[in-house]
Amino acid sequence: FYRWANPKCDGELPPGSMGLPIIGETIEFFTAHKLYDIPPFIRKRMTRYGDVFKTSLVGQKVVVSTDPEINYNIFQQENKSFLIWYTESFIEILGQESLLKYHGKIHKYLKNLILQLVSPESLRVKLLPEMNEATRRHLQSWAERGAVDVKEVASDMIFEYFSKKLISYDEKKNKRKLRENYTAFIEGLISFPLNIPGTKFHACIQGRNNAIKIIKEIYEQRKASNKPGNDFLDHMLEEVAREDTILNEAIAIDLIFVLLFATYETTSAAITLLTKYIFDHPKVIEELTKEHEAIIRNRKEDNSDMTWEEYKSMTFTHMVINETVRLANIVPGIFRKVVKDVKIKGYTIPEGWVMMVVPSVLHLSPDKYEDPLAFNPWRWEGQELHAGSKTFMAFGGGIRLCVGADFAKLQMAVFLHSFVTKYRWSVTKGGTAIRKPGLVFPDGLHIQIEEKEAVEVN
Ligand code: HEM
Repeated sequence: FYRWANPKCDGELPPGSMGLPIIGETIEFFTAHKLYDIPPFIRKRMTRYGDVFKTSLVGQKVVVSTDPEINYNIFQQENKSFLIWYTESFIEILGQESLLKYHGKIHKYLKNLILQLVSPESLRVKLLPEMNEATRRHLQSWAERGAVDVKEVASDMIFEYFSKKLISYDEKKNKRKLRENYTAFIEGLISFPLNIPGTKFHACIQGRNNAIKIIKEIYEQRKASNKPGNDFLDHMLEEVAREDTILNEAIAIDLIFVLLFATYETTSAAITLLTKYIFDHPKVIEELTKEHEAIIRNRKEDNSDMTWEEYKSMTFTHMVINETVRLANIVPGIFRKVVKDVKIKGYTIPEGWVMMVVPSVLHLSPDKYEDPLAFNPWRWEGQELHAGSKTFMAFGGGIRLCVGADFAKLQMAVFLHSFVTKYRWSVTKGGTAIRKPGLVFPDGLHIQIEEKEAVEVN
């Protein structure tokens, strides 16, 4: 017990407690808490020990940093003093060949592959028209139903659209249901890693295995048929077939699996919170409507879709998006492994330890954001809206910066464009968000929605 509580270190470790042997402080870390606050686990230790403290989570020795300078340096030192790291259980469920496991050359290569799908140029030329169409169609169907749970229908919309882009998957035509396996997978993704039947973690692993089976089947069928699907999978197959490639079948399948998850779960959570925040702030809806109606008025053709230039011009919309992801803190923690002893604030963090960056601490800091818990898009006025910084890291930082950030922001803007100009809607129920520490909406976010024209005609 003494050795557990006092780990070896060639210098002085930060203050903090290692908790119980093996379990460490894991149970307290996984305790559910409210969305709009710094996690109590972190707050309590910040008060007791300061900006940097040690702990132990899921069997791993961890140092938590809540200091913007240190966090920034951790991201800048990627592949030097630090390497991306996630728990064994997280890697087990995301895939042994997932992008998160790779560093250096292979990481760069995989990131470039993804960028062929979601780079600003691809978004502008290929994805925007399709995103416009899918979003319009889905919003229309929400209005036809009259009442919907935004978390559920936004997830459906993005899943349907992006699984088609990736592997031409169509939930309606396919007998094996990819979506339900993803749902089981996501529910247990950030849960206590106990792999026995009945636990969320166990269901999560099964969800992953089933989803991988379906993706693999589609991969094999396409490979055998030689018929292009005009999707990302075509591109994967071409790459795997090349002689000088790093890509193999297992990496390609894990990449598709992770991309689908990373896209639909994060972006649908962002759209759900965005809806809630603007509903709670009618002045924001008013300002958004003004911005989007002005765009429509300036068009030569009445029914044309949102263009890339219009998207770039929506200053207030971008302020709303930044404010949403600042408060949402969709990714609760970012982990890096220490690859050689590092000195931080006079402390030594030994090789093999893990550093955890907690973005919510920065995003909810009154030193940087006045009245930090308030949803106030105007606070972004005159500020850089399109990049991360030491105090804004909703999409991470450094070379591991989220490769899908532009996709998520574009999807949120496309959604807002129709949502505020074409529909009347109001929240009727739900909207509570909890962290476990992954973000969940136990009662969803229910809205009543109808088309504006329909109201006028009636
Ligand atoms: C609001 C939506 C999103 C948020 C808040 C978000 C957040 C993040 C964060 C914080 C990271 C950094 C993780 C780390 O450094 O360990 C990250 C990485 C990543 N994100 Fe996102 N993300 C979002 C949407 C997306 C979308 C739409 C995609 C799909 C195209 C995506 C794909 C990825 C990938 C592949 C990585 C790993 C990048 C790497 O390791 O180089 N994300 N995301």
